[in-house]
Amino acid sequence: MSARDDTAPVTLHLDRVPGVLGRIVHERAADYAAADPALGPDRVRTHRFEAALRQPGLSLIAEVKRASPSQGAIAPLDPLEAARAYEAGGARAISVLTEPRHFDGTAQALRDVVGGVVVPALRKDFVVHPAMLREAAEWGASAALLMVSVLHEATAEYLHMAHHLGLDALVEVHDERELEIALAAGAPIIGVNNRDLTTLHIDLEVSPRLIRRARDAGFTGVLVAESGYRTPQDLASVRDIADAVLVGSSLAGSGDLTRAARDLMRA
Ligand SMILES: O=C(O)c1ccccc1NCC(=O)[C@H](O)[C@H](O)COP(=O)(O)O
Repeated sequence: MSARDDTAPVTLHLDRVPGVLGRIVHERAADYAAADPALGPDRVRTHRFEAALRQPGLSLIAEVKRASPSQGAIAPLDPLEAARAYEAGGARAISVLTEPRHFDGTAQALRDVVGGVVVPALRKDFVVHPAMLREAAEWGASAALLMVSVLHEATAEYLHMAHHLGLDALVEVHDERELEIALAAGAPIIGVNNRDLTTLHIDLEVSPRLIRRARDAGFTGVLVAESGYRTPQDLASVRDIADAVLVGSSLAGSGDLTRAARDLMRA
């Protein structure tokens, strides 16, 4: 019996999610409204994503991002070619957007990347249903994104479901309240997004502030700074305190993904 076969699907309160993010999660909830919430049998968690980010120095999670609400069309990337280029440029993990309407993502993009690179892949989507985690595992992802701004008090249960499926989870926060929820949920990997996903405003001070706060609270897990990084100078405030950075738009739109990844991470 699976972790979800004997229980009702956990209820999310998506009406509390405002702005751009609110629109996206309502669409995703409609996409999965009829999906089976059963997870199936336990899978072994290999911790591949976590281990990749725990290597010495600042790890790069490079994102296959063809479009976004803030940028519109970014670049018509072939996901596998892009992931290989990032890997050649030193990326230790690849983030693959699978949301179709606003990010031009697909399931096939994730499958192609998983099958074509050595480093682990993250399913980057707006998880609002257990089936999205089951898919991530079936498509070969090593990890999935869980957003506290969407899941709120259900974060711990979704984290449990991800682990049941053998997935690591990048539990994303944007403010102190969300960080408290992530810490209370026992998340081993916490990402701090500099982008406010309701307004799309980026503030590069958010990651260093919340990363310090997490460490001050005794958090010994992996900390990831996310969004808005374009130059090595931008990384200065997180280089010595974060384990990893997640970078999409500036790399994806660069025209030379390998070189852009190398140049960005140069200390
Ligand atoms: O990127 C957006 O415009 C966006 C809008 C609404 C919800 C999510 C969004 N992005 C998800 C991300 O957080 C980023 O893809 C990721 O952290 C990389 O950010 P960047 O390097 O700034 O592309």
